[in-house]
Parts: sequence; structure tokens; C-alpha cells
Amino acid sequence: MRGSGVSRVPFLKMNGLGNQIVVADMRGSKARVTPDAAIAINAQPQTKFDQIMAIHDARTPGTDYYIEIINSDGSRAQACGNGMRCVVQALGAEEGRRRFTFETLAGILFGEEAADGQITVDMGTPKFAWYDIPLNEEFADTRQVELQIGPIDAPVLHSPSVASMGNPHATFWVKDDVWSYALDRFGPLLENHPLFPERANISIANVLAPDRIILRTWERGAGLTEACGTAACAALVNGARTRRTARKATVTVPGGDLVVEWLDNDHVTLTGPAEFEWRGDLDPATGAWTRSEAA
Ligand SMILES: N[C@@H](CCC[C@H](N)C(=O)O)C(=O)O
Repeated sequence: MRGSGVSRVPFLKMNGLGNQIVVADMRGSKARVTPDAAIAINAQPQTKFDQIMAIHDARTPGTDYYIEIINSDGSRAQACGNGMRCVVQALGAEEGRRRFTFETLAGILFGEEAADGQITVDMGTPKFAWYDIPLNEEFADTRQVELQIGPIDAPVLHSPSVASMGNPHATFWVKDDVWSYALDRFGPLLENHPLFPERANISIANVLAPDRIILRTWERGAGLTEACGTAACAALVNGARTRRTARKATVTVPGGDLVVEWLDNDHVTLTGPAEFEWRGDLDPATGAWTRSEAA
């Protein structure tokens, strides 16, 4: 997959539990995927994606690669759990090893593929201070913040727990079916709510048992997705600190099951699968792409 320094770079179309991922190999290239290219790639049905994971040469000693994360609206994201699993699988297949250390905007992360194909990514430590998420208003306790949607006296969704997993998340707790909420309608309003100066990923969570959460997410910069790994991590840490869940749970998202654990060292791990679909090459400046003949 290694890039050759010419203007087109190889890419893999992959998914992490249905989270649509393009892994672009920018190694050896000085180029970056432009916002216009991302929007153009996403505009075509075959390459509609949630995130591009751009693999760059390492910038920091002790890390294998620098990973840049680009949402389908062209914006940059600090973290992407499902995309990191795709990167681990892609590089593992190429390099014949199982463990990698990456640098992202969220910090240094580790990823490892087990013999059964399940991939675990250490997503770092969560942050809960209002200015770290960030929020536009000071809250001493971010386990429950004042935010609601729907009629003032009968809100449809209200009082989310908020957290940063490197990127901003709001977890709205519900006691009934997460599918009964019009997340496609409320998601964009909440993502862009003035409380979130950098916008936010918006999730609806139903805790079925201390070790089982059902979750749907409206992703910042990407919209409704089949899976959002960092949202699953945020739901688990928010669940544990509000005593709704244990520190380890299966988080069921539309695309399937993720296992999230909040370790004693404060790091959060995310475990799940990744799937290769097909490969091609693309121009990171314009988004023009070609599918390779060979699978
Ligand atoms: N799909 C992701 C999250 C991607 C980034 C997010 N949309 C943001 O802008 O913060 C995941 O699996 O974590």
C-alpha cells in the first residue's frame, strides 16, 4: 500500500462495524487530503464514507505513523476508534505484525490485532472538565449538563453527560428504544448547539444492564453512522461515572457489538472488527479516484 510520492496515493475502502472508512496511504507524500477532495470523494455513492484515515510518516520518535482523520464534510477530527481499527488491520496485513503505535491529534494511541481478528485500540484517557470537552459555558459537573431538545416543559432529549475522548461527545440517556428518537432531525441541531464551540458527536444511549448499552450516534461532520467507536467509549465512561454501568460493557451500535473497557490506569480500550472491501488510488487534492482491478 506504500505511497510512491506521486500525486495519486493508494487507498483501501474498509469499514469498522459499518462505519465507512477510507484508509489513504500518504506515506512518502508531502500532500494532504484537502476538504474539497474529501467532499468530492463522499459525493460518489461507491466511495461514500464517514472518515478518511490518512496514514502519514511518523512525526514523533517512538511512534510508527501519524494518522490524520478527515470527516466526510471535510473537517478534521481528533479521534476515530473504528477508523483506527481499520488502520491496524491494513498495516498489519502489509507489514506482517500485529501491534502499532500511532500519533493523532488526540495523542499517542496503540492498536493491536488478536489472533481471532478482533482489534483493540487504546483510545487514551477521557476528559470531563467543561473546558476540555469543550463547552461554551462553565459546568462544575459534566455528568449532567443543562441541554434539552423538544418542548420546554416536555423535552424529548435532555440532561446529557458530556465527555472528551479526544473529540467532543454528548450522551443522552433514555429508558426506551433508541430507535424511537428522530436522531436524523435532532442530531444536526444538537451537533451545532451553541453549548459546543467545536460542535459535538451526539449519542442516544439505553443501558439494558451494567454491562450492556444500546447506542445510536449522530457524528459531528458525518451524520448518522452505523457505528462510532469514540461515542461507544464516551457512553461507557459516562455510564460508569453516573453509576449506570460497570467499567466494562458491550456497546451495541447499529452495525454490531463493540467491547469498551475503562481500565484502572484511566485508559479506555475499544475492541471490535475491521473489514477490507476494495482498493484503488486517489488524488488527495481533487478527490478523483480509480478502483484497482485486483481485489
Ligand atoms: N467514527 C468515529 C468518530 C469520528 C470523528 C467524529 N465524527 C468527530 O468529528 O469527532 C469513531 O469511530 O470514533
